[in-house]
Parts: sequence; C-alpha cells; structure tokens
Amino acid sequence: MKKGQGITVLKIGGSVITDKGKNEGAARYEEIERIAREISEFDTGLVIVHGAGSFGHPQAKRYELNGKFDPRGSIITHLSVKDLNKLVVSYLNDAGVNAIGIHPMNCVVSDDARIKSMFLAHIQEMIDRGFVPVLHGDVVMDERLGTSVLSGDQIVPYLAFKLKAERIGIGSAAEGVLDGSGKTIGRITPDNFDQIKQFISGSANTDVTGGMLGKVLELLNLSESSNITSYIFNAGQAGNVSGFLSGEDIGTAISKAEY
Ligand SMILES: Nc1ncnc2c1ncn2[C@@H]1O[C@H](COP(=O)(O)OP(=O)(O)OP(=O)(O)O)[C@@H](O)[C@H]1O
Ligand SMILES: C=C(C)CCOP(=O)(O)O
Repeated sequence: MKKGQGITVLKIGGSVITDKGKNEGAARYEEIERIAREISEFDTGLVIVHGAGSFGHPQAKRYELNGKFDPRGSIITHLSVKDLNKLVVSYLNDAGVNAIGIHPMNCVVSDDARIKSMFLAHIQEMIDRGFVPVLHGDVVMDERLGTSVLSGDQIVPYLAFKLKAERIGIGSAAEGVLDGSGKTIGRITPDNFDQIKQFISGSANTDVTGGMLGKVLELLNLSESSNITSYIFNAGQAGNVSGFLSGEDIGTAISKAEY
C-alpha cells in the first residue's frame, strides 16, 4: 500500500523502457516487466506517464516535428508511441495493475507547444475507481503550430498541479541530476539553480524534448506554483520505482526551497 492517501504522478523515462541509442522501436521488455511488477505493489492513487524513447524521438526528428507541421509525420510518430503505450499497459495488466492507456493526442490541445487544455474528468474518475491511467509523450494538436511534440516531462507537472498530487517522480536512466564530477545533486531549488545549471544539458541520445534540462526546468516551474517536492531518480535500478512509490526520498529532489 502506498504511503499517504494522495495522488502520485510517476514518469518512467523512455531511456529506461526502450533502447534510446537504437534507431527506432527498440523496447526493453525485461525492464518494462520489472517496472510493472514494482508498480503493482503500490498502485493506489497512481498516474503513470511514460516517455517515448526510441518509439518517438527518432521519428519526431526525422519529420522535424519541432519545427514544422507535417500531418503524415505526426501520425506516424503518434502511432509509434501508441505502440509503446500498448506494450506498457499490457505488462502492467499482466502484473495485476488495472492500467488503461490514455493518449494525449485525444485529450490535449496545446498552444505554441505548451498544454492549453486537457480533458481530465475521465482521469480523475479512473483514479477514484482504482484504475491506473497510463499517459505518454505524444504529438498533439496545437492551435498555433498545427501539431507539436508534447513531452511526458510537461505532462507530469501539469497533471500533478491539476490533480493536486502529493508525490511526483521522474524516473530516468541516471542516478538523478549529476554534477560536474558525476555525483548526484541532493536538491535543486530556484535559489541554487544558477550555480547548478552549467552541469545540466540535453540527452546523450536522439531526443527532441530537452533531456535532463527539460525535466529540471519543468519541475522548477511547478515548484513556483505549488509546495510539492519532485524527485528525479534512476528507474533503471531495480527497487527504485517501488522505493519511490513507498515514500522514499530518492535521487535529486526539486523544490521551492531548502527544507
Ligand atoms: N546533469 C545531468 N545529470 C544526469 N543526466 C544528464 C545531465 N545532463 C544531461 N543529461 C542527460 O539527460 C538524459 C536523460 O534525459 P532523457 O530525456 O534522455 O531521458 P528520458 O526521460 O528517460 O527519456 P524520454 O524523454 O524518452 O522519456 C541522461 O541520460 C543524460 O544523457
Ligand atoms: C517524441 C515524442 C513524440 C514525445 C516525447 O516525449 P518524452 O519522451 O516524454 O519527452
């Protein structure tokens, strides 16, 4: 059983559940299965978001979806991330989690690549009834751009704010946010970000959504409008997902101030 009664929003990074170094559509089945098992122990009041990894970034790059409107490329990319979502949802159900895939393309409208509105009533209802909604990075309709790439890293704080979540985690392939000597930074706040940002960059792999810097900026932005502490941790390490879900402080904490 999860600590506390509130909602938890957890992102599982595409660099953990896929081989992001490979070109396209390379899933890591064993990792998906292990993570599904860890999640199954703590699946009350939970929303999962997963990244696109090699099911979305190479495609979005090929069709230049960050810079131009390409309906065909948008559809090809959307169908590919939907395939990954189907896989994740299927492993979660096999592990006993009542998981349901939710595709942002079907419930989000963005404006200039930021979420403008998202239909949430079904997500709230699912949580109340014990389902686990599973969203993902996607291509969505965009009022200004036609379509835009929407990262799971933007979905996580949006949902956390709207659903008044109690815990937020972004599990990726690094121990947390690392400093210049490879050590995990304990806490990032708006006060120390200026000294730390020199160490944070995009992804080492094909990536169209900002890598580690994108995550930190999204979570710092959330810390300005809420008192939630978020955690960036290594979901590729067995036991970390269940550790986070059981209430452990893990990896790098991102918050409004030093507590
Ligand atoms: N200071 C840093 N600490 C840790 N990782 C960093 C840092 N700066 C850059 N990175 C890069 O950011 C990557 C994590 O971002 P990335 O977006 O690739 O992961 P992900 O969220 O798992 O993938 P996806 O976007 O597909 O879900 C790391 O693997 C690393 O290459
Ligand atoms: C590349 C696409 C389509 C979505 C990216 O989502 P992310 O992997 O969560 O950043």
